[in-house]
Amino acid sequence: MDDMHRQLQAPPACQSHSSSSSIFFFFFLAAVIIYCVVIIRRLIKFQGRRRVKNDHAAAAAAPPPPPPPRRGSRWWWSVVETLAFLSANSSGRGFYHFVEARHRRYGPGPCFRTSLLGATHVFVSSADAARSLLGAEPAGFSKRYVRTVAELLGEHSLLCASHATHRALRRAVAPLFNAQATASLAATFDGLTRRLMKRDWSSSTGAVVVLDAALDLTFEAICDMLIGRTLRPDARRRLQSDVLAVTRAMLAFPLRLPGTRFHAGLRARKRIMDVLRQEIGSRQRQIMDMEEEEEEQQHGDDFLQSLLLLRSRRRRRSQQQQHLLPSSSAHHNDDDDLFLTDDQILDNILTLIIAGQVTTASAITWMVKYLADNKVFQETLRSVQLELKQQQQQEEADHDLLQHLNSMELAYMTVKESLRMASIVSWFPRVALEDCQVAGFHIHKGWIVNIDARALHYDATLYHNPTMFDPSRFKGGHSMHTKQPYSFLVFGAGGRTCLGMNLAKIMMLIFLHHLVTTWRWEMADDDPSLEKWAMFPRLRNGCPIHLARI
Ligand code: HEM
Repeated sequence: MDDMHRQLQAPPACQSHSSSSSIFFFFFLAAVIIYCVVIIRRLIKFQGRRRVKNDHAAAAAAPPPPPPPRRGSRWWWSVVETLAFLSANSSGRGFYHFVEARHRRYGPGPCFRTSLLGATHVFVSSADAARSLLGAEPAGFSKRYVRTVAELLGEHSLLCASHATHRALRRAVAPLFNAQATASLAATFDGLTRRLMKRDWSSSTGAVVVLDAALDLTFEAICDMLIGRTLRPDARRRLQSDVLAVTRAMLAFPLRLPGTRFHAGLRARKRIMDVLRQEIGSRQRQIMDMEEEEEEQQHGDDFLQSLLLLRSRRRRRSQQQQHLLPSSSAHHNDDDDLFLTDDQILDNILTLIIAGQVTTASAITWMVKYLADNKVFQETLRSVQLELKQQQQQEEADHDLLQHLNSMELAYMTVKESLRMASIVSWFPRVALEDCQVAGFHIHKGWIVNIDARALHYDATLYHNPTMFDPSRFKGGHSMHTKQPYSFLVFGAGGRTCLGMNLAKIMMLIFLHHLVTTWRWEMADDDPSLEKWAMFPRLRNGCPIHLARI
């Protein structure tokens, strides 16, 4: 014990020597560590620079997508290509005919380059490229819509927003597509479809036009979900015709002259905004008159009410927090993102009507056409659905619509196959923010890269006999697309995946069930021409059918 005590209490001279050497050692060690950190950081930087250099070198070494550079750099080439693009539209074969022709000309590669209205466009049809461009938060690319679309939908629209603002908008809107909203939309759409098929179509003489009926149904159901039934019927009808005018103007030339389609679209947008602004104003006054307890108990019956209630509650809470803890005002809460301003709400209500109505109505129309062209399959589907209908009637007591829809396997396969063949959104445009490589080709900053979903859906290496309407390819979910990700892109993929995809499939399923179990039909006019200037491919004649009751 004494020894230990002696050891700990060393003589003073020796102690000062050892403390100065340990200080020296400490500084030496610190210097070595700092030196190592600096060297490692330099090495990492150097590696990074070399990798970027290599990437750029690789990108620069990679060839640009066909056509040959000589033609691709001539000024007149853009004029020729733009005219060919427009003439495909006027010929009734649709814009995609232009794309398809070039895939054939420059194939078999997955990529070709063209120039439209002065901008370089690359069309790429490879699942790997789709993964790198559409996957979550793709670096180096941003979503790009034509200017007219962005102007008509508004700068806050989810469809057109840049990556930075998109995330917050999506966080605020996505929770509205919950189970309750889905069940409620299904019930509304079911009621409307029954009325159409059992009452309206029964009393009609001659052919009925499927597209017109589908546009009415989808508009009614989606409007109910978004803004409820507070608008008077005449105001609702005006809203529907204004939405149609906006949709028609989306691909028009951006001429603001009275009498042009674009001008009419802009005026229609303004009227829609006025109606919705009034609706927001009156609802906001009602919410302000509510007691806090009453407001807390409310759950919005439609999207607009939910967004306004959410905003009011958050504001109330943040006021209370500020009152209790004044310094917290400087603190940014993540939930702040969930506030949508009036302008953001307005642009996105319009976006949701347009994104949901025309797409779903077009998909329903194509499905009816494919079934009219495939009578044998139509009969098979009919017998399966009639059996399910009988079962449903027997179980009427505990009838659950969504559960019933879940049991319709063959109908669901029909919906998926119709969506594949119709490829309503044929390509997804993204703009390159820097030089890079896509599918082994060099892409310059500013070029627009379009993921060609339609080409993927008709790729014979992904889908056996792709031009044939064959719902059985989706049996048990074991189709090619489940083996090869990013090859079934009917609703897009990644962070921008369609928010309404379940709603769209439910509406298609309900329409299909009631149609096949109530009517047999055949095309009244087989003209395959597509509507000109339509945002999504659809038949010019709207798919007129002759009906025969079962
Ligand atoms: C058959 C019908 C439909 C089809 C084929 C379809 C297709 C698509 C596609 C392909 C995208 C992604 C576009 C891109 O990445 O550039 C998209 C986005 C979107 N869709 Fe749909 N859609 C349909 C129905 C609906 C419905 C019913 C709604 C809502 C009522 C809806 C709301 C949206 C929204 C809000 C976006 C933007 C999502 C975002 O950027 O975060 N869609 N849709």
